[in-house]
Amino acid sequence: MNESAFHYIIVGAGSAGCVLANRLSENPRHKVLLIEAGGSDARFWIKVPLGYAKTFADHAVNWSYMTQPDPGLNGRQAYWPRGRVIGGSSSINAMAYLRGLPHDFDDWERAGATGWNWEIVRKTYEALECHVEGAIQKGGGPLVVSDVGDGMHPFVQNFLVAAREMGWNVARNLNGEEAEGLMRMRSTVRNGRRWSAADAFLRPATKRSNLRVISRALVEKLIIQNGRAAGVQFRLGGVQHIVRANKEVILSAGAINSPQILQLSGIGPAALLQAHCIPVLHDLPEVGKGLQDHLAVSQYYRATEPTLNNILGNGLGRMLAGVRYILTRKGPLSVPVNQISGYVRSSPELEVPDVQVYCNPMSYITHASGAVGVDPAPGFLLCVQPSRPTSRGQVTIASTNPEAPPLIQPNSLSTNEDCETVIKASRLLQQLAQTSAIRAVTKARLQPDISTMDDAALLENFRNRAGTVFHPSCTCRMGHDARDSVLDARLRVHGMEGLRVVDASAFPNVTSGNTNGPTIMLATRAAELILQDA
Ligand SMILES: Cc1cc2nc3c(=O)[nH]c(=O)nc-3n(C[C@H](O)[C@H](O)[C@H](O)COP(=O)(O)OP(=O)(O)OC[C@H]3O[C@@H](n4cnc5c(N)ncnc54)[C@H](O)[C@@H]3O)c2cc1C
Repeated sequence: MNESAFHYIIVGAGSAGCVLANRLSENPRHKVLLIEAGGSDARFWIKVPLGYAKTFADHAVNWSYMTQPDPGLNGRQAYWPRGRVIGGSSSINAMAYLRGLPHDFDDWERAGATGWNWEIVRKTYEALECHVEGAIQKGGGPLVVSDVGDGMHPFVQNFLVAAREMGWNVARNLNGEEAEGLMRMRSTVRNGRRWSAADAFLRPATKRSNLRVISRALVEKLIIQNGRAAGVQFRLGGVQHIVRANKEVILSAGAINSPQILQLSGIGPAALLQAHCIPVLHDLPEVGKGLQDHLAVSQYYRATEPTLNNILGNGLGRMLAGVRYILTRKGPLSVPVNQISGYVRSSPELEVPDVQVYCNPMSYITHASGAVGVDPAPGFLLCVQPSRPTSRGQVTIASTNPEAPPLIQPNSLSTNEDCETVIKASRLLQQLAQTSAIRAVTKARLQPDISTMDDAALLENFRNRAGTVFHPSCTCRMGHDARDSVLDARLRVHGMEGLRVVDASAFPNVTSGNTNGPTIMLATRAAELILQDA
């Protein structure tokens, strides 16, 4: 394959890369190459919505990163799963679908991403989505977002009653007119199966003769000639290959690997590159900086009523659920675990929601290795996640070996504002657990019981126990210029020709909710910009 030429080379077949592969190959004159490090997504546990618990720590489809010790989490290292498979993280994620809130995107524009305000991106979302509510279908886009409420465990009704007691809106769909409250979570599920970016965008395009997909190929670095991305170097089956791009190379390798590939290619902070004896082709200080993520803390409760634990916490129940799923594509395995969620305000004087709440009708333990164990006794969890953290970490190469995981320093809770939001969010959790609806179904509060904790203890509980919600972003963010960012508002790398980054690393700030939808939206708009510039 040495020296073959394409118009566009896309690195990474994840949420963003699948969209680009589809949109850029619509024109049969464009020769498009998509290169993915992982293999096929034709796996049972990828297709089954609740199979998320199995792929969570499956190294066959997962980069399974560990962060550096994080001072804000009392020195803990965290397990960060990322999809290494066709579909990327959209093939292993929890399928919760939220667009984000209007101010998230207005803030993108304020940060320098001109043309990404809510009014503009809302139209992209509307064209992208197809909402399925039972027999009703709204919208004709390829991204199926289903109301899976009918398949949820009846226990979730308690969460909605508790929400009303808290004075929170119970919304039908937070991806429409309503922007606040809890709802039965909408999910990227279609007919009881995961609907990944590969399903929505890549699969329909693979029959095109002008699109080539190469999987199990690790991109090692970009080929840069005279300030232009001329191609990429990748390794497939132990053999190194070089492919050339006449128009553009687009990095869609995700928020951890896109900055890693730039740095390995000599584009990044000069001091870092020099420390690894990499020739500095372009000193771009912000590559890898600006990392944002969502952190959440879960509190667990034993229940007085049956929950999903009664089914999935024992071998017989799991077997019956499996048989039911195989025969009907229904039942507990067909619905993602985050069943009730939404946006709320930690104090009434705030203009916008600042906390995402999750209520799951099941309790489980996630071990440090990422393995998930379901409790045998009925239980549930209540969880809060500050929506718009201000702390920023970084991703830096650890060595010149492209196989070596980069160093991830989340730098969590490094601002006073974030610590204050954690305390206010934890107070909400205390109040939610005290509602009569939740007390009525609580047999016991599992340790640590936060019900009587003061502010300091709540913050300490968060530092000791909070975990990632798997939304790393912003490591190659859009902005004004090379002093504050990596990309311009058309996602072009500052100071380079023929090179863009299109994935969650391009977010100027993390959005308030789950990040798969915003990434797919971003890639859809990016494809328009790339084609305009062609
Ligand atoms: C466990 C988990 C649960 C999540 N739950 C949700 C949820 O419920 N709802 C939600 O909205 N979001 C969720 N997310 C987040 C969401 O899935 C991501 O934000 C989104 O998929 C990011 O898309 P991306 O295109 O930036 O990166 P990815 O989808 O991660 O794609 C990057 C791709 O690039 C490939 N790649 C990387 N390096 C190289 C290389 N050197 N050479 C070749 N290929 C390479 C990777 O293998 C991968 O396929 C979750 C994520 C995880 C991991």
